[in-house]
Amino acid sequence: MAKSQFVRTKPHLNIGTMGHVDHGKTTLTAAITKVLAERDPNVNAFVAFDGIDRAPEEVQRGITINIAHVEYETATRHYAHVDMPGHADYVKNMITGAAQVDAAILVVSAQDGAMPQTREHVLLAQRVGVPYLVVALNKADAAEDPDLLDLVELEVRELLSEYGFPGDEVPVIRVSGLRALEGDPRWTASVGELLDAIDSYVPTPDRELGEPFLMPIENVLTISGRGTVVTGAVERGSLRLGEPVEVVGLGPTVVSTAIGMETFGKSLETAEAGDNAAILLRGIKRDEVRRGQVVALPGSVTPHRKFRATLHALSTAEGGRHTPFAADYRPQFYFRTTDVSGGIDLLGETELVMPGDTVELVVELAKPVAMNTGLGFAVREGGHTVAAGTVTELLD
Ligand SMILES: Nc1nc2c(ncn2[C@@H]2O[C@H](COP(=O)(O)OP(=O)(O)OP(=O)(O)O)[C@@H](O)[C@H]2O)c(=O)[nH]1
Ligand SMILES: [Mg+2]
Repeated sequence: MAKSQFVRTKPHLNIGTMGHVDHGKTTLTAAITKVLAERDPNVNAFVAFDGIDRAPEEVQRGITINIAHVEYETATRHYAHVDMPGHADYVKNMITGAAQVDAAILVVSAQDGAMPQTREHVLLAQRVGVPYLVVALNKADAAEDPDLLDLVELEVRELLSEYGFPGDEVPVIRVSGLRALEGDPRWTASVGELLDAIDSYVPTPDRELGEPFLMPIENVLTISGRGTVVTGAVERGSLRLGEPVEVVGLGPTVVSTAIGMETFGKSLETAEAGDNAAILLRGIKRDEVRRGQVVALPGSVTPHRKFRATLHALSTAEGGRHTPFAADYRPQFYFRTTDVSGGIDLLGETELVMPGDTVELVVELAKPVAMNTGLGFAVREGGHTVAAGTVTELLD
């Protein structure tokens, strides 16, 4: 990998755009890259609307990773920004951790106000633990009436408070992604203001660098002549080039060594929590590893089929089921980058779990998944998230 070295000069944050369909997420993402490319053309490149990839699963050239991400720098930070394409993908990405973000830009059209998916995304952000939200009140160019803008802002702040975010404190910035993209100075400044708000409101995350290394595998690629590369976002710890790793989950644990690492096309000496990394594994065949496994410090995590969990069944209003479920329930369980079917054992006197209930139960999966206690998961059926849980005890 004769590439330039990635130089860690600024703290790295992962952020993403979320919000109701057509409220302007992709336009705003493009506008951000434009505004920053104008601020500092030496470090930032403009990525046009069409260049913001809509198919994260698409196999990429070389080992350049995570094509769904756009990379940019402000004066103080390096950001990887993921623009969620459609609603279905958004939900899937949120749950699978492909969008494990340090903060999200909630895009709300000033014309339409908060819509059903705005609410659902805020709820999901709360459930998967997105720590900070910043609101882009977009299409402000098209909302003539200032009273209407105030009203929409109030409504969004209330929505945020409803889901445990500090609605009174969250920056709400009136922007126009479209006009900024067209070069209108007033709206270019508005996108600048949004970026400044993100820089100052979202603290630099306290990475779990002291924890044992773990990276969920999102993609597996073959580099001819070199070997097998796995890509993903490092969840915790750090890994130096040449260190041993285990690939855990879904099948037998495989032992290997990281003999090459990259981030955004530059080579890495040390991959650390928060990085989007590609790791070349020594002596591993393409079919020995797969999405849904994790790359981890040897001995730090084990695969389990059976565990005890606390589970919150979403209420109907939260987008959950309309009916209760019983012990014969067999949904899909989503962990990091994989989903596995499984069954449940209800504990104690519980016979039915109603939408809105929080219960203790035992889950038995069809395949073993790499897990530690505290790991979060989602339960989905028919394309809908119906519950969210946390592993509390490892059984088998
Ligand atoms: N007037 C105005 N229109 C905008 C603005 N931003 C986006 N639009 C328009 O809104 C429509 C949707 O914009 P997108 O950026 O594709 O929205 P999105 O949220 O990415 O949509 P999905 O990915 O499909 O959910 C397009 O026709 C844009 O041109 C804005 O600031 N002002
Ligand atoms: Mg879009």
